[in-house]
Amino acid sequence: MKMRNIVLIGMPGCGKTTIGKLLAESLNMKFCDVDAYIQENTKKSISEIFKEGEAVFRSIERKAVEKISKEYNIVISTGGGVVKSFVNIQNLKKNGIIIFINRPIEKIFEDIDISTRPLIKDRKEKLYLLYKERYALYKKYCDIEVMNTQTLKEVVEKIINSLSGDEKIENINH
Ligand SMILES: Nc1ncnc2c1ncn2[C@@H]1O[C@H](COP(=O)(O)OP(=O)(O)O)[C@@H](O)[C@H]1O
Ligand SMILES: O=C(O)C1=C[C@@H](OP(=O)(O)O)[C@@H](O)[C@H](O)C1
Ligand SMILES: [Mg+2]
Repeated sequence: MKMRNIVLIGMPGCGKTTIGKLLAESLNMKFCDVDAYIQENTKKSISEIFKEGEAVFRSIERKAVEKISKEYNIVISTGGGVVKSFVNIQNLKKNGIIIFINRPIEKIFEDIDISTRPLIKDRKEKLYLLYKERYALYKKYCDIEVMNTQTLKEVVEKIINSLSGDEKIENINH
């Protein structure tokens, strides 16, 4: 059966990669992290790609999102900047339900590893700028918003409960 993808969006460091993996395990779905997919396919780290310019990364990201969005039954963890391109959202929405992982910026600030995030590696405070730029986009493009203020296990349960009845049954019983 072809089932909708579950797509996680949100700020860098909000927990998309970590939660996506756990969610996929719980729902017995495949998992794809867009950044990991890009790194595997280009054989370069995200930081190396960013050295060629953000535009280069965004172009690779768009192509990756287009490709991954054609699949079904996957939990997709996006990179925080995926909302910068409306084409990405159109592609992700075709087969997917979009979930905004909303983690308070102060909490993100506490435990984010900036060394692997080139946009903020020189200045952690840049997170606040990104938050200002993007918060409205995450809100606008999501189908469901889930606060990430509990344990990871609790947040995963909350996401599963927030899926509509039919979807939950489809996703759990596939
Ligand atoms: N609810 C939570 N409890 C504990 N740690 C969390 C929680 N949510 C996120 N984290 C931590 O935040 C960090 C960033 O998570 P990550 O999955 O890499 O975020 P993203 O993919 O959104 O950038 C990780 O160390 C992760 O374990
Ligand atoms: O916010 C962004 O623009 C980015 C977030 C990163 O992913 P995470 O959101 O998983 O940190 C990664 O895609 C890249 O460094 C750009
Ligand atoms: Mg990530």
